[in-house]
Amino acid sequence: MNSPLSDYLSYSLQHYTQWKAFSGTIGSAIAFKSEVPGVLLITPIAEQTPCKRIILSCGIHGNETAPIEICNALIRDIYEEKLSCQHELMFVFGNLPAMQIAKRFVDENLNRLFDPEASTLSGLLEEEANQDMLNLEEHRALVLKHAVDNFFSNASSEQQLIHYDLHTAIRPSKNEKFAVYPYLHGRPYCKEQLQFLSDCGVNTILLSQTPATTFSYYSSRKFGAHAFTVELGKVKPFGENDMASFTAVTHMLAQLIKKEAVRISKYEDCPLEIFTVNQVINKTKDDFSLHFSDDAANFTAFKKGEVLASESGAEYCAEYDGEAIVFPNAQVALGQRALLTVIPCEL
Ligand SMILES: O=C(O)CCC(=O)N[C@@H](CCC(=O)O)C(=O)O
Ligand SMILES: [Zn+2]
Repeated sequence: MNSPLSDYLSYSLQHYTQWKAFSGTIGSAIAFKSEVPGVLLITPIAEQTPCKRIILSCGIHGNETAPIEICNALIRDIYEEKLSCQHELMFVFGNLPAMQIAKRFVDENLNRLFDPEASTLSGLLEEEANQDMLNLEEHRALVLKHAVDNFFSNASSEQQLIHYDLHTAIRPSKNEKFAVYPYLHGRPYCKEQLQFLSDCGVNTILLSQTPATTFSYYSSRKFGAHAFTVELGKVKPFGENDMASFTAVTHMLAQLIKKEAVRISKYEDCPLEIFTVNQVINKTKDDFSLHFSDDAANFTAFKKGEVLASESGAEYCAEYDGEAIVFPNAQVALGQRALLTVIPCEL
């Protein structure tokens, strides 16, 4: 029988309902274990503590397949010893049941359930009564938060903590690859991280200005990790992604995994475009509608005063010339973000 690591994605999709924890070694240099479905730990067997703990997560939205295929290929390369591993790694395949049905989610958006202030697994799941009350994504968020807590809270104080939560966007984007930098509550931005992302082909960065309940915000806020939501292109079904457009990101992630220190371009040489989030527009009424076409791309800019969206009792307008739209989606649940607007800024 093939090892689960030769195609961890297929193995996880096939076995997630009756998961049996497994562990093992690859040669004499790497140990691995997977105690819960879709969460794989890879640890170098070495006397010295590795200098980084890295989470690569994908499929938090089940239909965002390119990052899932990238992570699966990295795992296969590690298993086949084509890719060595210098650091402690955790791969997360977020929403396996949603992947099965090729949907963003089953019951609700998993990437709105990572509130760092909310109860944790030990507090909630221990009480059986609570388990029956949780929907699929609520349960999964608790499992994933628990996995992240274990992984990051056991790190040594010298280890750098990194979390790249890899996604693809629903709409096409004028700036095809971009990253959301979670709100840092006054912590400094890390230019080296932006240099790394730029070398991945991710040259557009959105600086969030408010707390969120996303996976990357969770790692950033709770553990001070260098954490980003990274958008790598547009949603496509499994097998339909143009893998050539991910050469740079795949190469840089492999470098990150195998090198003690990755060579990155100088900040001045990175063609970065930085935006700050100006408005977070939530849908609060059923009649919420967007005032631009369904195929308007992310980063389409508007003039000051143009109406971007409306709902009973409210009209949402561009506040600046050149204010651009990101992640517009009128179909979100009430109370959730239906649109971000961004304006260019300097870091
Ligand atoms: O294209 C879209 O509308 C959504 C793509 C996506 O899943 N984006 C993430 C961004 C998370 C963040 O703001 O850090 C999401 O909406 O969860
Ligand atoms: Zn997503």
